[in-house]
Amino acid sequence: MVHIIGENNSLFNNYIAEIRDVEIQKDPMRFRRNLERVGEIMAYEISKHLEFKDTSVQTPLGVAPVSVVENNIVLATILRAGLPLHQGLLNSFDRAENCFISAYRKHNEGEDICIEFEYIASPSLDDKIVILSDPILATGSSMEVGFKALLEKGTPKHVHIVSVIGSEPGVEYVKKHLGEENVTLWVGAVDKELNSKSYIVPGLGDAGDLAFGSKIDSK
Ligand SMILES: O=P(O)(O)OC[C@H]1O[C@H](OP(=O)(O)OP(=O)(O)O)[C@H](O)[C@@H]1O
Ligand SMILES: O=c1cc[nH]c(=O)[nH]1
Ligand SMILES: [Mg+2]
Repeated sequence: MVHIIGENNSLFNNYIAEIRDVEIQKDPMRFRRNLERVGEIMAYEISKHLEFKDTSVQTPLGVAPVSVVENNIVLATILRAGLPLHQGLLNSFDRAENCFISAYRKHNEGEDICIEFEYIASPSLDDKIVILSDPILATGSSMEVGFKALLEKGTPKHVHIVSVIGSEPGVEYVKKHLGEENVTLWVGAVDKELNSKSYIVPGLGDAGDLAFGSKIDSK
């Protein structure tokens, strides 16, 4: 199942527009905060698909019936561009456990890219709802590496994959390689193509560099 949140007009699309805008991107704090805001909205949308339990709370004046999320949530993200999106999800799912995955695209000779996986720090995922986030779904290879690393840490009840900008090939890749059962993809917008360096066009550029500055060695 794939949800493209930007297909329905809402304030969400203002944040996506700012995230893509080459002028507004010059303010890295705003870029990070916009990724957080997208994470907060994605959390709200995902929450509508969780399990709820009826309970009650004592107010100063009486007892109110309430319905609250029942599931145990684990927020997982792929370093480093995933951090602001993860923070937005965590702002909403504020009691969630957390998992961090180091996986990055290493550019070899020519246009060849491989994914370097180094590290995962995770709680047990058995029977939990996992929300795996990365702002960019370009080829889908980083997401696949992250997903497979997660499955070494238990058997989640369901995995929600969250991305801000996806590509059509990336979405198809996830559908084909990560399975349709027990996996739901949430994406802000989906662009048609990748360029020869596997960047999404028009996309947003390099999310990690825009959030945290350019890096050496991995390209
Ligand atoms: O779908 P893919 O083709 O795998 O590309 C997407 C990946 O590329 C970017 O990370 P990058 O490797 O640049 O690392 P960074 O987060 O440290 O910038 C992005 O944050 C994703 O993790
Ligand atoms: O378009 C892309 C592809 C990979 N990583 C990015 O940050 N952007
Ligand atoms: Mg990355």
